Amino acid sequence: MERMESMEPISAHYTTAYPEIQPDSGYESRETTDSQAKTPPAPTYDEELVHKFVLNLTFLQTILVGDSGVGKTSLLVQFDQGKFIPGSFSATVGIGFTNKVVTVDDVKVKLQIWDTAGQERFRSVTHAYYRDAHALLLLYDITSKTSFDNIRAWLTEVHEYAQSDVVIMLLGNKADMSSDRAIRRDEGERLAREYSVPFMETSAKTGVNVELAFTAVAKELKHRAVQHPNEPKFQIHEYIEAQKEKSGCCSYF
Ligand SMILES: Nc1nc2c(ncn2[C@@H]2O[C@H](COP(=O)(O)OP(=O)(O)OP(=O)(O)O)[C@@H](O)[C@H]2O)c(=O)[nH]1
Repeated sequence: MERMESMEPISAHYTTAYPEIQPDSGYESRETTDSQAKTPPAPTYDEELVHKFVLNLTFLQTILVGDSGVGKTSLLVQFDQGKFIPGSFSATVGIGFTNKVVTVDDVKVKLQIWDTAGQERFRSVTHAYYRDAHALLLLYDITSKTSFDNIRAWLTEVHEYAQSDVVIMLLGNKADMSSDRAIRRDEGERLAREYSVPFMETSAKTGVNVELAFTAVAKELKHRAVQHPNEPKFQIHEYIEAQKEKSGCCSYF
């Protein structure tokens, strides 16, 4: 599959996004003597602005993985369109993607979110996409012990095929189905702690924590790309905990 076929033309962003970056903008205008004219002053260079500019051109690859039926497609549809389509389950065939722009601290972060097929027979297709992933959302279904038990195998695959610095987040989906719950929240938390990855329970049906999951990833990726030297390092775990508390998200799970 040709991966970038639906991307917007890059030139559109180049001309409009950061007009303050002009080819000559690094040179001050001033009178020069003959000798000065031969050695023009070094261009001033705003590193942070350039990073923002580069970020604006780049799609950051985020990939959704987990067993078939855990709700990867539903989570993406909820994030992208704010809706849940109930009814019969139609498994993803191969792979698909959605582009989504998330604004983080006034910077536009462009996520290209890949929705993979959870079925075993598509596994080799999925592996090919791990390498370019900047972030990876790993889902299980809180009503399925098998999908939870398989998380370790998924993480082994991730460590084998993805870049070592990929941002990983563990999500326990279908949190609205509390009466069918097979995995307690603290079990999810414990597994996440074991692998040092952030964790939250989500519901693609009610939308709970869906936006937060993607925003937290976008924030982490943005901070990695545009980290001001004097700025404290972004702590994704702390951010998620603070946001969960703010929204009172978990009281009705
Ligand atoms: N109640 C509830 N049902 C959900 C939720 N998320 C997904 N579902 C349902 O679970 C089934 C599977 O959802 P999908 O989103 O297709 O699962 P998937 O992980 O993309 O599956 P594959 O494409 O086979 O990998 C569908 O019937 C969804 O409606 C959720 O948060 N709550």
